[in-house]
Amino acid sequence: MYQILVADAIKPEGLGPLLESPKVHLIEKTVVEAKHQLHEIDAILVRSATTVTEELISSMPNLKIIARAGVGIDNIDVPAATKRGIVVVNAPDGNTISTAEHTFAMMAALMRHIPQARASLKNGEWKRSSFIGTELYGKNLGIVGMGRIGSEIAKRAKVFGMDVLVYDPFLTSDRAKKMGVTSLELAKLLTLADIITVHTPLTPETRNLINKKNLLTCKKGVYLLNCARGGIINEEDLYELIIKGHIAGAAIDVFAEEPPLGHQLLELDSVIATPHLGASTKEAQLNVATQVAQEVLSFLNGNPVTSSINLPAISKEVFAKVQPFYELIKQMGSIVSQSMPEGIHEITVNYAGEVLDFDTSILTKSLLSGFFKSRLDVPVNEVNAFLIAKERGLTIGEKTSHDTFGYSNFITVTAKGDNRQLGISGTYVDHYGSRIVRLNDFTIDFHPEGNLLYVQHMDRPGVIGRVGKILGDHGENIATMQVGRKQAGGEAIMLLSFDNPLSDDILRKLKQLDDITFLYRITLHGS
Ligand SMILES: NC(=O)C1=CN([C@@H]2O[C@H](COP(=O)(O)OP(=O)(O)OC[C@H]3O[C@@H](n4cnc5c(N)ncnc54)[C@H](O)[C@@H]3O)[C@@H](O)[C@H]2O)C=CC1
Ligand SMILES: O=C(O)CCC(=O)C(=O)O
Repeated sequence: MYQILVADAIKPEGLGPLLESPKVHLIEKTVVEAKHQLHEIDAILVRSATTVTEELISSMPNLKIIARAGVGIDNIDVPAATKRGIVVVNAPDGNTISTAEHTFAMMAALMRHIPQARASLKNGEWKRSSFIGTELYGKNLGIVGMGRIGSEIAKRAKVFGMDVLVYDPFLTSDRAKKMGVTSLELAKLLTLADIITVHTPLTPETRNLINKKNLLTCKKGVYLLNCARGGIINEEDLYELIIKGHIAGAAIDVFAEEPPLGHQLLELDSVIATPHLGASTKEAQLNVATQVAQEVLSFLNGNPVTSSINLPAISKEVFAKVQPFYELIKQMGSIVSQSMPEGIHEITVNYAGEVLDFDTSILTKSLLSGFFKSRLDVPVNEVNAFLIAKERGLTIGEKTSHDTFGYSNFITVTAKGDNRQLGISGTYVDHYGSRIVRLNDFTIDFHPEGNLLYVQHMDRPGVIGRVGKILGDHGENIATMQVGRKQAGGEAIMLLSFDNPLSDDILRKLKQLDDITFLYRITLHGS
């Protein structure tokens, strides 16, 4: 039973997929309330109230997936999660419309002083001339960050007759053209805009992106909006320039520190604010809760996730097609690791045939997870595979070729160790399964599963019999056996499989036999 901690207020109606699963137990508590259960948590679901720090992650040794019911992942230590092999998912588009509409509502309210007028009216006043507004029509709206939310705002602004100027270093000119917006450098946008709204993530690059220095280049009387993340616009600089009359007003939904108790911006009449409400609609909350619930369940059921921050996105359909190769190469990684019990500094994978229809980096990561499994205590998966390889000084190479040796697909892994080199080739055959077809240049054919013994020896009369005798004397029943050689009297191999792993004692006795070059016990768990 998977233990899932729902640490923030996530719409219960959206958690249906999890509530209906017999494999899942939901714990609806804050991290503090659940402090004695953290060691058993498999998945954690958060909004923005919980900060998932490295310390919190390390207090959950079973944690497999962190789900953010929203877009921004600045409250999650993604590098710490990645290092531990923990998948991080979010709900990237569930609250786009809500946040775009909220931003637009804030812009209209800001320009027409709606909150201030409402407060005055409530005080029994009727001061119509104090609340003269400014039309949106014909104004230059500067959008910084033209992703999902920025794009939805642009659409709405155009309908209102605004001219839309955008700054986004990752926006292509084609897309800008299609959207009917003018793409500019930030410096230029700031000098031309009447209203500026930011919609980037909060990153080291975007923190203080809008600051005193560049705000002073804006038109006098400019309006600012931040419904993305506190800190993208420097709050102190904003305050100072409003006080000085350079900025006419601001609409703020998000603060560098939340809640912003006693914040100086909240004292200003020309600042309107909401308590991080961008995504707070019934629709958005249902969307994001459903999206993350489905993602978490899919992941725990061994299926791919579609909106991971630290995993390549892969659809269910593609995953179903790639899965046989994924399992094959994981077993190949495990064989390499177990049959070369020494320092390995380089692994190269050569992909050939129909396997090239897929993103082979996913397969290389699967290879590494199989390789590291018998070497490391930490779980190694597609999330942290390359990171761990780099940390351990293991160089990974990927090659492709057309040579499939008569198979429809062919994968060869070559590992270079401190003392020797190993080559292994495998293929997936429809209706037949995974096959290892070459090992150290010996042609062979076996299904990579179970308890195996790999013996490399000289091709001399009696070797096979002597090996069989020791096994028989110890009551070991050989389930399958394969032999191969390159030339008569030269090097040869035996690959045997057993119902149970062989004991250390048997291995020791086998190693002492004449003509045995080396042998390794390989245990491959079924996938
Ligand atoms: N107030 C609220 O409740 C909500 C706030 N948000 C915030 O809004 C942000 C944007 O959300 P989406 O549009 O869904 O994300 P998105 O990923 O679709 O768009 C972000 C855009 O910012 C651009 N960008 C990145 N670095 C930039 C830089 N240095 N300068 C200019 N542009 C840059 C990217 O190219 C991308 O187009 C989220 O990261 C989140 O922090 C999101 C949802 C709700
Ligand atoms: O959970 C929330 O309401 C915050 C939404 C948000 O800021 C986001 O999705 O990035």
